[in-house]
Amino acid sequence: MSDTLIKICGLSTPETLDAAVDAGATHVGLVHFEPSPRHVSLEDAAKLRRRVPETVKVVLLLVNAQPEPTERAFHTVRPDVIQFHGNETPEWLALVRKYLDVQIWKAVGLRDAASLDWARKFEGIAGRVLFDSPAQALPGGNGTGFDWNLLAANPPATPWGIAGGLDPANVAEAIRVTGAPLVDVSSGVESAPGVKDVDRIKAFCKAVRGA
Ligand SMILES: O=C(O)c1ccccc1NCC(=O)[C@H](O)[C@H](O)COP(=O)(O)O
Repeated sequence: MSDTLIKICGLSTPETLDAAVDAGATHVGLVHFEPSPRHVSLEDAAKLRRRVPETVKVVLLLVNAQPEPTERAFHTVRPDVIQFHGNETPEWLALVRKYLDVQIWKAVGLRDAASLDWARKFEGIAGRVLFDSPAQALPGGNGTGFDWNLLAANPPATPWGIAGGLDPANVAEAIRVTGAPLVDVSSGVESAPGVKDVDRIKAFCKAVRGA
């Protein structure tokens, strides 16, 4: 049984959040980004956060948030992790790390070897780098993948994970090719954009554990 960490992202209802926890997710993601079909207000995110047992980590997603909204989001939701999913710089994230007592993850769109060089700039600042497909209509949650071989050839030195187009049918192969210690999914466990499907959540977690 694989011990790969599992993040189910873009949860927005108590029922699907509980289903992710029950299915064995190690991390649950709450997206606070108004253009997203998965957006949750800070107040709703705080309510969802309170349902999550201590054994499961809560990841709050922000995109190019300014300092004051970032601080407000942290104090309202009290997540274990803030995942920065925009064009945030290493310098800005180093400041966040200095002032907020929260683990930081940085999402990096993986296009080519240069993207890996960019990711290295977050070493010592981000507790984890999440490799995703490059931004499209949305910065994340687009349901499209990237070339896993880029990572297979150059695994990062810091903790990392993969996202982008994963689903119950391909996640075992993604783990096999990349050796990723964490897998993240959103669209692949939905029946429509922003609508999570409990059976697909269960199937995804089962596929990861069987990898
Ligand atoms: O999911 C969103 O709507 C979203 C919006 C803005 C920034 C990030 C977003 N999601 C980030 C995630 O961590 C997703 O799980 C990741 O991009 C994978 O998404 P998918 O390809 O749909 O599985």
